Amino acid sequence: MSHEGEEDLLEYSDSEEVTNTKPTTTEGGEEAGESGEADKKGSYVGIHATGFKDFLLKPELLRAIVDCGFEHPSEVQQVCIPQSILGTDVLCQAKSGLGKTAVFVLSSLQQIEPVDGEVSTLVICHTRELAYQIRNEYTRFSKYIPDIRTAVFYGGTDYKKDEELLKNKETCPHIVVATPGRLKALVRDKYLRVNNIKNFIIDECDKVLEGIDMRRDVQEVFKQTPHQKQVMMFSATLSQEIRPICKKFMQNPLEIYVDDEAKLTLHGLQQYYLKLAENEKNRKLSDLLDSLEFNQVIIFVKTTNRAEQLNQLLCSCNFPSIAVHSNMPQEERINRYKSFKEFNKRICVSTDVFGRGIDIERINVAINYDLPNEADQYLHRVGRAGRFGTKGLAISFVANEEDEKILEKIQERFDVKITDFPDEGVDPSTYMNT
Ligand SMILES: Nc1ncnc2c1ncn2[C@@H]1O[C@H](COP(=O)(O)OP(=O)(O)OP(=O)(O)O)[C@@H](O)[C@H]1O
Repeated sequence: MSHEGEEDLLEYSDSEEVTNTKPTTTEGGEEAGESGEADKKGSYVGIHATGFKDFLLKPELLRAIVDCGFEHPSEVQQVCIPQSILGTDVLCQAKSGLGKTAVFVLSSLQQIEPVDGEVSTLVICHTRELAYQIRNEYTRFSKYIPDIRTAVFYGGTDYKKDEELLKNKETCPHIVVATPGRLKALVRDKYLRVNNIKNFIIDECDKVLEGIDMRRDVQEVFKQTPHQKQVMMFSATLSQEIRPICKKFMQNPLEIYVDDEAKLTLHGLQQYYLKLAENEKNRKLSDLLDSLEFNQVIIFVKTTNRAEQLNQLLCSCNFPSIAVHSNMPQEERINRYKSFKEFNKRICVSTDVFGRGIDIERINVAINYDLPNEADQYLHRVGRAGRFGTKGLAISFVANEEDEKILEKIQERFDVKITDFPDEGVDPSTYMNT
């Protein structure tokens, strides 16, 4: 990770408040799985068995939660929501797919006092599809609070439209979800004023802050926000190196590590590898797609070209496949994302554009056609299957020495045993959700 440019980072060491540095590390999300509860989506029971109503949320939010089919808060929600609605800065790590989004969406909606013409909540994330998805979550949960307006801004779309929306007091959103580049431009050009921001949120914060480009864009915006505000950051992976960088944006954050680093693999997810030569990958993939039962499959490759080519190959073999990657017009990207989410296609070939955060309920198989080159990225990718305590299957192709090394790293870092995919295949009842 690059540390270049760190001198520019803001320091809040002058804070007067009592320092709250003791991280809260709890475990127990898995225990819910062991009791069998995690197999059913929406019936996740954490250790404290708190209900959403115990959080004393606005009745409008409670109604929306019921409409969304959420029965019990997951562990990360139980630990974080009561703290975050009080305005505390929060740095939170919790497993993929266990509901981190609802933590910041609900707590910002709980706190918001909308003023027309003022943006008070800002959410930043690293990909356009994720921004789009988060905006939809705000729409779902603010259904009964009609006077709240939310907008999403990201590159590859008409800048003028964003400008118009922001300029007009009647349409100016109270909540903005954005990717760093477009956000920076809108702030720089003074269309988006951040001087009233009360909640500053970064999802997938390690990804957003690890590269110097995105970090600079975020910093530039951050510097223009008021000193007094709530900062919240979330990810399934928060390495020891990234934590201090995140904390430089915060004042006395409550650090919540719901799962110990080594226990971040998902309970309901079976993980296998398949050793093969590069030129055997297509054949093997086609065999797997023929023999496996699945609802939806996500296949990860390392480049946009490979995504395009593999998708064409799959389509030519009559597999119901679609590709999503960064090398296509933005509108097309979102349309394809929607089409896959709406179950019009069963197979999606993608790059790391879909490697984090993307929540598609029916994905129960994730295939690494190409292994990622970082252990953390593996965890995020396979976390696209087996969401919210459901079952899933992950298969990774291992084609060279480099891949073997990565596989070893993954197993060490996450204390997981990834085994050879059995010749006889895997019993579908062990990874299909009923
Ligand atoms: N309490 C709940 N009850 C039922 N479903 C829930 C609950 N909380 C979240 N979900 C659902 O679980 C899925 C995963 O949630 P979400 O995308 O927020 O996970 P995440 O922790 O952000 O994962 P990732 O780290 O992969 O981004 C979503 O479909 C969401 O609607």
